[in-house]
Amino acid sequence: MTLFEAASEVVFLNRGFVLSSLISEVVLLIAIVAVTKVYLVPAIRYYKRGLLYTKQGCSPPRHWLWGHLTVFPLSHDGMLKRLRTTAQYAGMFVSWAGPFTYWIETQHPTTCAVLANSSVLSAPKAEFLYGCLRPWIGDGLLTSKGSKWKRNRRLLTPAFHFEILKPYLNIFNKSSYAMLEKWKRHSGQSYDVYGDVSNLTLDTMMQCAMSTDTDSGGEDGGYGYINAVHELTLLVMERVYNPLHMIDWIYHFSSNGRRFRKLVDFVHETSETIIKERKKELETLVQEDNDNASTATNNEISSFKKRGTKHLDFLDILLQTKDENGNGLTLKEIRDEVDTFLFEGHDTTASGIAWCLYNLAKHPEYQQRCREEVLEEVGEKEKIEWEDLSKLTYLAMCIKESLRLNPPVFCVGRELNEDLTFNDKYTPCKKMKVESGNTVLMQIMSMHRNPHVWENPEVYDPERFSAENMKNRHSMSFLAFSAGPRNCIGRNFAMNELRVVIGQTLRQYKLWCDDDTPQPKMQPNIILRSANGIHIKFKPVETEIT
Ligand code: HEM
Repeated sequence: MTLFEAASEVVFLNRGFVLSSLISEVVLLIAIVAVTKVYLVPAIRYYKRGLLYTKQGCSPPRHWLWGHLTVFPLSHDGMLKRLRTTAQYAGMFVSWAGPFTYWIETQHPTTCAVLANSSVLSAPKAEFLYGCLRPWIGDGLLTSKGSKWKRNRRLLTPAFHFEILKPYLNIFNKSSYAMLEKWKRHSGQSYDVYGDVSNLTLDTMMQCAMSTDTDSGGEDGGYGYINAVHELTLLVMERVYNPLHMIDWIYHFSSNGRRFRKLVDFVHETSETIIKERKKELETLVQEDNDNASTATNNEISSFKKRGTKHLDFLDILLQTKDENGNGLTLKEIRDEVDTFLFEGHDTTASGIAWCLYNLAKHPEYQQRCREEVLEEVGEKEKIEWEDLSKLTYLAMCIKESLRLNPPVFCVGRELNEDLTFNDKYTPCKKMKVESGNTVLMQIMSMHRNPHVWENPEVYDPERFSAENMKNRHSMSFLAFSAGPRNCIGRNFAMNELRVVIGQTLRQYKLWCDDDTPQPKMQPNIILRSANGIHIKFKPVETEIT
């Protein structure tokens, strides 16, 4: 190689080096700009707003950097610690979770009413909480917003008409009998009822919603589905408590994220299989009807009759419903609603029943009064029937009091789509203007245990719900089923199921708790559960408790 050739090779290599380092610098610059824009700028904006909101005197003392993280750690305990804020911050307070995230938390009927009376309750739900549910329950009624939510709420409301709900009582009665039969084996022992009650409510939900029982709930049966749902709720709450996992791609690669996806796939497969089978069955029946000219007018309804289903179920309605333009729901939309109902309809009710049985076991005097009422109104009949429900008034009071102390849905959240002003005579700041875009939580359990709203709030006292005592109470002081346009669509379904299952249990068993019975430790885990199960003791009614 000549000197000239060697020199030109060096220049060429250098040029290549300069070019590649230029490219890597540009890439680095783009990455820095992207990270700054996507994460840093919003984080700084958020930090400044958090600093401002917590300065207004509406929040417990906080650290300038990690806010209230030491006061309310991001954990189940941190959630429970909020209950203690009601003594000083009876109306509302701002909670600042570390430098970047803060929420406004309302916990009094007057502050919650500001949310309920605005259009906010129909506003988008707090994304940091409900967004974590979305990969699982999709854009169903619980998580959707705007016109989609409005359309689907209208389409689904007929599914909760009392004529539709009536036949479901047979299912509640039958499932209660099956569960109570099993309990004979555990008579006199301290027994964790949560699992059985959860199986019961999923089983009834599958039958009422899809005329399917848990045996067809996937490869390993309904129990696999229940465990999957249970684990999914734990994973969602763990995600909410971990700010790093709020960033999608970090969560995606974490072990929790991978497990979450696996469970979601299993749950989706289960519901899709059921929907597809039903769709096929329905199409075959409609085809048969079409072949029969005399029934061609009302094919679908006559198909239900032919199928022999004793009740029109939720899936029947979803598969057939059409909006004013004649458009039905897509397979994905149906799956989202089915997953929403299977989650929201079984886990909440299981929590409500299990906590109520526990509260009645702790209070034999109220329990006995309920039992006498059931025996008197239902008599010797095997089933608790539709006509009996309205007569079980004391039982209903006991259920509501339990939902007050242990509300299955303990908190709901919204992203404000308008500025709101909260007047709060209890807290030092007195008045707080919250701008659109902020997240406001309605802390249902804190409100239900707020000493400024309920006298001796920690005491279980069903008389609070007597007609007389209810008269003078603020309409927003009991929010177990929320309020306003986005209240619980399944409220009547749930109250019916609670009355039948608890009524049947009291007819057959005396419940109690003693020193050997572990005290449940409340665990706010999307749904209010207990970290150590819900244990009670029971014996057939005719035997004496020693
Ligand atoms: C004791 C049992 C139950 C309790 C305490 C309960 C409580 C609630 C609460 C507080 C909300 C409002 C959630 C929010 O605003 O984010 C809600 C919404 C909802 N509930 Fe329930 N629920 C129960 C049972 C049921 C049942 C049995 C079903 C279905 C059969 C159901 C279906 C729904 C749906 C679909 C929504 C969303 C409604 C909408 O946004 O339009 N719930 N429930």
